[in-house]
Formats: sequence, C-alpha cells, structure tokens
Amino acid sequence: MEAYVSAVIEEHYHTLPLSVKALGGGFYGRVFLAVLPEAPFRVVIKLYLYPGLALQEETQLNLLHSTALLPMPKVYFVRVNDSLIPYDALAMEFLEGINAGGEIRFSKEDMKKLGAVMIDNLIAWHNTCNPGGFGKINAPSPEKDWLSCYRRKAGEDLKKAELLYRSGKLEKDVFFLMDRAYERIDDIFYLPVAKASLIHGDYNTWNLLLSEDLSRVSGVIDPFNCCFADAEMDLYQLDNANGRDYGLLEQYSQRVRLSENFALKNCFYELFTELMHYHDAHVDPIVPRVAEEAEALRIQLVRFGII
Ligand SMILES: Nc1ncnc2c1ncn2[C@@H]1O[C@H](COP(=O)(O)OP(=O)(O)OP(=O)(O)O)[C@@H](O)[C@H]1O
Repeated sequence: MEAYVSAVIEEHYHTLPLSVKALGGGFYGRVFLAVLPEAPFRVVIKLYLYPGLALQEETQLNLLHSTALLPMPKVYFVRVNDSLIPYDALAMEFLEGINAGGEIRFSKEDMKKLGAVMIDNLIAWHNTCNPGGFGKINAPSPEKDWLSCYRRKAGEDLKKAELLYRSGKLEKDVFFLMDRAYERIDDIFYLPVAKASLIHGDYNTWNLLLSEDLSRVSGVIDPFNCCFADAEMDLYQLDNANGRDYGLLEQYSQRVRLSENFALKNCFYELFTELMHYHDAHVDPIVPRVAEEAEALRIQLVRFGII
C-alpha cells in the first residue's frame, strides 16, 4: 500500500515523498505519514478499504474542524479510486502527538484534567445543533423527530446483525435479543430528544492525541457516522479503551444532565452500532465482547420493565 501512497503524493504535489511510514489502521482504512521535501512537509494519507468513505470523512472532518475546541486535521484533498490507485484516499494535516488510548503513566488527577478538556470539546460539538433536524450532514430533508430517524437506522443495523447470525457469526441469543429490543424501540426511546446535536460518532481515546509531554490534548481524529443525532449516542464510546481512567463519562454527566433512559439507550446504541461495524467492515464479531454488550442491554430491558 505504501506504493499507492507515493503515487497519491506524486500526482498531487509533483514530487515523490522522502519517506512513507505506516501509522496504523482499523476496520475501514490504513493510515500513513508521508514526508515531503517541500510544504506541507508532512501529510497523512488515509487509504480506505471501501469506496465512498473518504468523501464522507472529508465532509465530517470539515464540519467538526470548524466547531471544535481541540485541533483537528485540516483536509488537504480527497482522491477517488481509479485504475491507477484502487483505494479512495484522503490527505490531511499531520497532528503531532501520541495516542491517548495507549498506556499513559500519569496520576489519576492529571488524567482527569486531560479528560475534562476532552469533555469540553465534546460538549461544544453537542451544543452545535441543526435547527432543521436530525440526520446526515447536508441532508436535504432532515427529520424533525429523532426516533423516526433512528428507527430506520437501527432497522438497517438489525438486518446486518441478521446476516451475521444467518452466516453463523453471531450467537442466536444475541440476535434474538436485538430483534426483541427493536420490536420495543418505542418503549426504549420513550422520551423525545430535544436537540439535533453534532456527534463525532467514534469519540474514544484511540481517536484522541496527547502531546509528547502529556501536558495537553493535542488533537482529535477519525470521526465515523458523524451527523446530527441524539447527543447521548456519542457516549458509549467514552467507556471504550481507557476512557474510564480519564473519567470521561463521569465528567460528562457532571456537566450535562443525562436523560432518565440514558443507561437503556446507551446499551442499545452500543450493541446495534457495533454489529453494524462488524458487518460493514467484514470483521467477525468478537464473541465475548458482543455477549457482554447484549447482556448489558438485557439487564436494562428488564430494569425498565420492557422484557
Ligand atoms: N491526522 C493525523 N495526524 C497524526 N496522526 C494520525 C492522523 N490520523 C491518523 N493518525 C494516526 O494513525 C492511526 C490510525 O488512524 P485512524 O484512527 O484514522 O485510522 P483507522 O483506525 O484505520 O480508522 P478506521 O477506524 O476508520 O478504520 C491513529 O491512531 C493515529 O495514531
């Protein structure tokens, strides 16, 4: 893939990179740092394993960038796949820093201070609202009601879970629980959501960067399905990776009053969204993780008298 990165750079900047280094990769892409002999000197190139995602991420990064308190990479350009380079590519600014989701040797209080900054930024996004309603960025006719918007999305996620179940990749109990929960979606989402908030969609500490000396949060990357939604849809990610060490959800809930049915919605969002990712990225579900998420949802459904 490094050769494709060089080709993207050469085509756009008319010079070959001095070096190309792999930075990482996840469900949907592979990320590289290209060093150039001239400005902008360092360019991050993300190659996407599936078409369409680069343009989506560009739109999402541009909107998040304009409303963020923390640095976000500027998008330099997007290149759609063709016979020369078979991957969609997004070129963006390199942000200095180390991954906040790694092993951070820091006192509890210092971790919490960094966590507070991460939460300030998230709240700024959540306070960025679309008066037109819920849905994708630039949706021509956003939905006035969150549940009407989310019911359709969760229905699509359920179909994806069913495909995983029918191909033997998802436990029957998990799929049946999702099916039952979906049937009762009106009872789960019984409180209207007042604001169509901008969400990042993947706000966990793996997507946050810290300065080398750990003194500040140096950036946020990698939104996914960033859109105007129920702000609480962003929150299950706060407990992912080492988010609890930064006290992320705890601090968010001290700043923003969570809804009465938050715990129930949180488990629903997590299970349905995670299964969608496994399906879309063609990755086999991690059985114990999914079982744990399903059990958490089952407990909440019982607690709320829904099953
Ligand atoms: N703009 C950037 N500046 C500095 N480092 C970056 C930048 N973008 C990505 N990285 C590094 O590359 C790694 C992988 O990036 P990213 O999270 O976007 O890709 P991914 O995990 O492949 O994404 P996805 O979850 O969409 O598959 C990050 O953890 C980070 O260390």
